[in-house]
Amino acid sequence: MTLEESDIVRLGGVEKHFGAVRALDGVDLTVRSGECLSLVGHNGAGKSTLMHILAGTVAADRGRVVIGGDEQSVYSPARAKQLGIRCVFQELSLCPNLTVAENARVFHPALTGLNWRRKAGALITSKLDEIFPGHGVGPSDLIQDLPIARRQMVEVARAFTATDEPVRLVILDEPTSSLDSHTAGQLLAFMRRAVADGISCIFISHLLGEVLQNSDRIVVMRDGRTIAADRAEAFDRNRLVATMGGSEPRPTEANASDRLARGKTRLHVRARPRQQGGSTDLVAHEGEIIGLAGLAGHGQTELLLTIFAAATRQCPGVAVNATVALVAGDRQADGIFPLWSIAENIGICSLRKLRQGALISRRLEDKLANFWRDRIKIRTPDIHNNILSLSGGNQQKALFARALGSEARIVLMDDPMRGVDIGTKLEVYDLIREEARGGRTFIWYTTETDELKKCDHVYVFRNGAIVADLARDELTEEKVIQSSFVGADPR
Ligand SMILES: Nc1ncnc2c1ncn2[C@@H]1O[C@H](COP(=O)(O)OP(=O)(O)OP(=O)(O)O)[C@@H](O)[C@H]1O
Repeated sequence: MTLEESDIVRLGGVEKHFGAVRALDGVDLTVRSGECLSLVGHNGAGKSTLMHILAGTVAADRGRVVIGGDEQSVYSPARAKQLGIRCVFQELSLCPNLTVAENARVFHPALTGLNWRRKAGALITSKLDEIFPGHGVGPSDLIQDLPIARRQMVEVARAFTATDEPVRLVILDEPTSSLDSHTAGQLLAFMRRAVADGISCIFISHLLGEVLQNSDRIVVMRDGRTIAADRAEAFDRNRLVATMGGSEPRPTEANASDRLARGKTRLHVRARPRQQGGSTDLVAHEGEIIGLAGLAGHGQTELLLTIFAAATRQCPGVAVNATVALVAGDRQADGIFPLWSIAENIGICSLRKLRQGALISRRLEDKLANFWRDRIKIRTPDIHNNILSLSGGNQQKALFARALGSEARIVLMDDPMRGVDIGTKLEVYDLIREEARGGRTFIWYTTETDELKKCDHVYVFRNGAIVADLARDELTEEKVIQSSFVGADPR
């Protein structure tokens, strides 16, 4: 293998197995200095595993890791950091019981002296200001008190801070999946500026628009192999989807015959956000798909959690008339049971129907899990494997299966498609529409405008209150953006 002057990374013939799963099957990858390389592929294609090998957090079974021209025989996260490689992984790595400044200090042992806390706070704040102007994060905020979007912002900002070690290559594994479109735009603009300054970025995303607009080169992975690599201009959306192994995206917006006349079916939910002045309520009838829009952290998740709580106890201002399941937004903190199998994670909301006498029937639990594995293509050789053996997107599918597999008539979804690949998304959209036709109600917070278009009715949130109430026919991206911003406090 010859090394080009401008290559910062060369991986050659990298292989990795996890038990029977062949996660990487002889992957070659080159990253050049000062380029944004995007890595795309279906859930479980091997993208994160490859990045973990580059970051030194997972050892390859076989293959070469060459960085800055030097082959790395003994490689570790510390060595990767020394060489200027930084990572923002899907599962965030901040210590939840420490503050923002303390987390910066953990990453930068060079910040010493009596005033280390002030120096660490200034370092991270200035990077947050540079990437996410108006971010609203303070250096003394505890990580566990921050919503997921702000934790993601801190993680990204920390990866770009430098003290005694250089920043040469930043791996961003689905960094925008928890961010609203405004904040995601700030990050992508910053990434382009960093690249122009000579830093290399590896960008992983299932949002193909972001990939096409912000990359210099795109590498497509499928089943543990790289199957295409080209300049970004050589790809369009259809070629990307086809190369990833999917079909052409189909428009899945409901047609006119799917639409319900509002108010003609039974009322399932009436809820007023706590900060709501005036008399606007969120109203959801049986069989409706209701979208919640607006910038992240403006009250959508709180309202979903209040509706969830109101199904089992009195909550002022909220009436819920059917059983409820929730697809949690923060998979790591609130979604998965990390010590349980995939089957147990899927079955936990369906215990009543899985019971045989006093015990849970393993046979019925397996049947439910296998049904959903096939229905939404959860990639695993065995549903008895631990949930953490799944790739991020496949864990998200398991959470979705948990809610849809339950008997709940109302499904609350807190941005449930984070990290789910395009092919599966299209199938899940159809599934939601089909379930709604069968009388299930969906209340769906999403950061993707395309997903709002799948809803029958959309409420836009700002500062904890509903500020716009849009029927499907009235919905445009401009209206959502305008309502999200007009008069919004800088946050
Ligand atoms: N720790 C692990 N134990 C067992 N299997 C694993 C482990 N980590 C990854 N795998 C498996 O390796 C394969 C590749 O997973 P990986 O996370 O790299 O995919 P990905 O392309 O990043 O997917 P996604 O888009 O969903 O994040 C998957 O089949 C996954 O189940």
